[in-house]
Amino acid sequence: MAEVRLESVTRRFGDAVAVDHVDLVIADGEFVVLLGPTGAGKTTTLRLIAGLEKPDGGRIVIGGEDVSDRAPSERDVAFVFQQYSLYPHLTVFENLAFPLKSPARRMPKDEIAARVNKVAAMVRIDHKLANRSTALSGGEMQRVAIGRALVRDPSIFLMDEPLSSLDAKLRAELRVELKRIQNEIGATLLYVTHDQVEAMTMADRIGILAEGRLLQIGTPREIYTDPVNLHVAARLGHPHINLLKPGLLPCESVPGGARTIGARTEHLEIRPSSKTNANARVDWIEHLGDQNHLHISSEGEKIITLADPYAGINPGDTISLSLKNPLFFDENGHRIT
Ligand SMILES: Nc1ncnc2c1ncn2[C@@H]1O[C@H](COP(=O)(O)OP(=O)(O)OP(=O)(O)O)[C@@H](O)[C@H]1O
Repeated sequence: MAEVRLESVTRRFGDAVAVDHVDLVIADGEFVVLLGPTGAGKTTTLRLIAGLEKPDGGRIVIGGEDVSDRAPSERDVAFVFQQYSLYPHLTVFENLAFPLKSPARRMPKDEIAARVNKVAAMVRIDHKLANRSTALSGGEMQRVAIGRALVRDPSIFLMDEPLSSLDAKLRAELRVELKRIQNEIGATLLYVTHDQVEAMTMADRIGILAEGRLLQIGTPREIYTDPVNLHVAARLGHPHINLLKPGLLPCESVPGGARTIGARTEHLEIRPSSKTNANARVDWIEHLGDQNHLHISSEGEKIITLADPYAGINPGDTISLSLKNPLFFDENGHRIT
């Protein structure tokens, strides 16, 4: 495995800038997740590292070597796509062995078998090695696709939404397994998703991309608690962060220049209140089992927050709502700290 470094990498398609002067260092053994909406430039970033796209500017350095002008086959990266892309006429064993069989490698048969068996056990598909790949469930196919990347020992694994075509339960299961495997082998991994739960649970660091630019990179905790701007603040958190105008709710101190207040559940204090003293009302409650989403209105503004199902709050209740250490943003959406 190796460190991978992007230095001011830019890629344009006509007038559109898909990746805009991105600087990014993925340390050896680090799991970095790129999170962003559709069209943010996530896939293009992976393709640039893999050599499937050429940068219009900047450098890509893998393991200390500038690979910007090298062909994909000379870059030593392994790519896992959203779709399984297995060879349907081959068995699971043969699919897993495929990357090791190139004439350039000349790997002895018993070494290939040993590697395939090891990886098959790691991705928990060893009981199906003789099956045709078409005779597998979606989750099993994706295990094989991940395994096929793991049999090699590349500098970096690039994964483009590898779990997004699976149902929620399988996705949750494979998420945990992928993190376990990455830990186990100390893999350098760059993973693209627009699923914030995947980003929060798997990443050592999350990079937030928007319109080709890397807005912020940091640990999941840093990105969540200390976002640099409104865009980053809105990418993480469920329910979505509430964006309120100053003055709507009582707050101890609001810095000058604050135009928007960002309030997550932990920034809102709710107290039952008589109609005359209340500043908000509970419109309805979504029951999620272990938690409730309270839908609140205050002077026509909608606010959504989490609440304990046993808090004794009911639709129609009037409440007193105040802010405690929320996030403040200026007129350009930049965070004021
Ligand atoms: N081959 C191409 N030709 C022209 N434009 C392209 C090409 N590839 C990507 N783009 C454009 O570059 C921008 C970034 O695309 P990219 O696929 O990297 O985004 P993404 O963040 O991966 O989105 P998604 O989540 O939808 O996959 C988009 O505006 C896209 O339309």
